[in-house]
Amino acid sequence: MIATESLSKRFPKVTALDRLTVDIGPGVTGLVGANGAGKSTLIKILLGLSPATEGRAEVLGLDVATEGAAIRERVGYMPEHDCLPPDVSATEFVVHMARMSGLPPTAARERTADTLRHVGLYEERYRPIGGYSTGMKQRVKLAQALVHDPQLVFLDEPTNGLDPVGRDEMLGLIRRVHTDFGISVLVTSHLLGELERTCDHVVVIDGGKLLRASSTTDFTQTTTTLAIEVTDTDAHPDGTRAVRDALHARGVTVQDGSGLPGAGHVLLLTVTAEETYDLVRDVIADLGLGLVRMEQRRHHIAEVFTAGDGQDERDEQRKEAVGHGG
Ligand SMILES: Nc1ncnc2c1ncn2[C@@H]1O[C@H](COP(=O)(O)OP(=O)(O)OP(=O)(O)O)[C@@H](O)[C@H]1O
Repeated sequence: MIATESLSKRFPKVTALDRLTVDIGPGVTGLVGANGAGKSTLIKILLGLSPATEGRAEVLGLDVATEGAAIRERVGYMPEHDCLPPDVSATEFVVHMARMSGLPPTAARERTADTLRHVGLYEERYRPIGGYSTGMKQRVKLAQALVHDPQLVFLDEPTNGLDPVGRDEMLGLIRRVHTDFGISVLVTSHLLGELERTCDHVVVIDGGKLLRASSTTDFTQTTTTLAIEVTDTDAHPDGTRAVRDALHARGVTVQDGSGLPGAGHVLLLTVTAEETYDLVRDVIADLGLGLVRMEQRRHHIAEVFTAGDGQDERDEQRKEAVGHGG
């Protein structure tokens, strides 16, 4: 879908993209980075709207330097900032954008009605956009990116300004853009956590450089850490402590995992061999406790970033993004 080769964009005072080489295939791909990482700059280059300083890029096999118009016929674009005219209705605006993309009048009206229904705008679509909530405006922006039935869409920070419910709804819509219509998606976010559920692949950039590109499952692969949770009994009113002590006595180091989000009485231990599972089972059975769960922890994408050295000026922003992403 997208291929870049040593792509750079230098402004007088800042290098927005720094020799970025990345291949992006079909599906839903998240482009993640803190504010200023270069996400919007990359999208503008890929649309053929802004020339790269050096390097090259192709979208759907078309060269961004010479075939921008052909790319924009086949690609939808949802910009980051509020750019909607307040005094027209969603229907009028999306029909206009469909006509601009070359659809004849009847097809433009039909596609607009279908697309607005798909993004969840019904009766409101006849009211002026100026009176819409942020969530409704984001839906209009998404609709105009989809109306000409593109093969690929670029969605720049589509969850910006939305509350948690609105964000979840938007992420669900984005997922369906691919599953229902087969349109591939490149979606940017500075929130790592939200992309984990939505994207098949994640590309991470920082300071215009590629940090990592891989499938979401590679990011969230299982760790060697085992999480255990047990019931309490009359004989052992603190079952968690009883298990920890019993495992300690057998030479297994156990950590308290209760600091983890969503982990009440959870113990964490490192699996060193297959026998570790049997040992845990036997210890719990001997104590007469019930085993609530024994599972291998998975990495969260956010953890890829929490091992930073704290030196980089972007670290604070990144940590903030990680925190918000949950
Ligand atoms: N037209 C421009 N002139 C000068 N500098 C620019 C221009 N456009 C972007 N930049 C700079 O390039 C860097 C990357 O900006 P870009 O907008 O691509 O980041 P981003 O990852 O999309 O972040 P955000 O989500 O905040 O938009 C920033 O330091 C920005 O200030």
